[in-house]
Amino acid sequence: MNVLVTGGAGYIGSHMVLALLEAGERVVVLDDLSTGYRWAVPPDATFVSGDISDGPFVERLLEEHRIEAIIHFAARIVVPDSVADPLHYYLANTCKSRALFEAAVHAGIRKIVFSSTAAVYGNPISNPVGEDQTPMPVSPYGASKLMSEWMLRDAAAAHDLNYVVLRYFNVAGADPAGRSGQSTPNATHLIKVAVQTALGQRPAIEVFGTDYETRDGTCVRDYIHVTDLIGAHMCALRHLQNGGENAVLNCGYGNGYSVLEVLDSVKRVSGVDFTVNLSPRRPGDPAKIVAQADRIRRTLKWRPEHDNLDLIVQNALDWERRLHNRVHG
Ligand SMILES: NC(=O)c1ccc[n+]([C@@H]2O[C@H](COP(=O)([O-])OP(=O)(O)OC[C@H]3O[C@@H](n4cnc5c(N)ncnc54)[C@H](O)[C@@H]3O)[C@@H](O)[C@H]2O)c1
Ligand SMILES: O=c1ccn([C@@H]2O[C@H](COP(=O)(O)OP(=O)(O)O[C@H]3O[C@H](CO)[C@H](O)[C@H](O)[C@H]3O)[C@@H](O)[C@H]2O)c(=O)[nH]1
Repeated sequence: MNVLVTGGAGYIGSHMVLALLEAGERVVVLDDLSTGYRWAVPPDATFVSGDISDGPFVERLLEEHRIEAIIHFAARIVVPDSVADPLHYYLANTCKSRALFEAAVHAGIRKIVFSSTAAVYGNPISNPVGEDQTPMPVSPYGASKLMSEWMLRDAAAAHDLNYVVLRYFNVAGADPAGRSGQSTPNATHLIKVAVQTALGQRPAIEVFGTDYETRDGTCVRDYIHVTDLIGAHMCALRHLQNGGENAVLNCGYGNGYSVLEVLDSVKRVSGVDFTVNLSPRRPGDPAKIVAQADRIRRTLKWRPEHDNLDLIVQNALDWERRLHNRVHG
């Protein structure tokens, strides 16, 4: 198949490109390199620099490369930034996805896999949270993604288009073979920041909020290894290829870890007792969010293989060391 990966130079997208190439698919990456890296795209993929919202340009690209499916990762992803600058997030995620979907419809694309997020649920009424729980995002980031889900649903109802929406929980870790990982130097994700701290690249880590109604007062999340997440995308693509129905599916393991439990894991795996500062809450953070994770197993026959927090941390740590050597020699 000819597959367009938007955001394929980013953290998750670059892992997707590796998996698609391994499976023998032809891959075109469209990325504006706003947070991604050209070097993260392997030479066997075609790289095109550009913005997903440039309609005529994207339509031409889809036609020239005879694209049959789009996996759409390109987005802005930092929850607190979306609280500080919501209109930017609605432009980057909602308006630009609308333009991409329109180009896809014009070019006759019939399969789209869309990166959504657990942030659409906000503070879930109950945990683990199932796909049928009414989404009530508490951050503009979550809202911007939910609106994109709705556009896709409505466009699919009106046109010859099928989709799988994957709602990722907290994606972490790196390719176990060391080919890619989270590379943004000022990333805000907990495991990334914690391994940077363990390696002495940051003086300390802050725990945002210790007064939540959780077992130790810190926020609880469902951390999923990026390799398993990519496995879910491969299953989603096959599902669409085989004429499977439209689906909205959680991507998580169904296990929750608190911030302090994650930091314990990073200390244990790295062997470094780094400094942890207890700080006030960060805006936009739900207290606890854990996936009800059975629907994706049933629908896509997805079988995760890396459901282990210490393994996720180990792979993140290994990648951070490689990245440091790449940059500093
Ligand atoms: N990382 C997580 O924990 C997480 C959780 C849930 C959902 N997601 C979703 O996964 C997707 C990928 O996230 P990531 O962590 O790999 O982020 P990332 O920032 O590493 O990757 C995003 C990529 O998209 C590109 N991009 C952004 N806007 C673009 C545009 N207008 N045109 C072309 N390219 C553009 C960036 O340059 C970058 O390469 C996003 O849609 C995000 O919302 C991520
Ligand atoms: O230095 C840090 C970084 C994070 N945290 C805490 O760790 C938890 C996880 O935070 P992350 O920033 O790693 O992840 P989020 O849960 O905020 O959001 C992530 O997962 C979401 C899905 O749940 C979204 O999709 C989003 O893109 C992605 O960043 C939160 O309680 C946060 O406050 C800290 O205490 N200190």
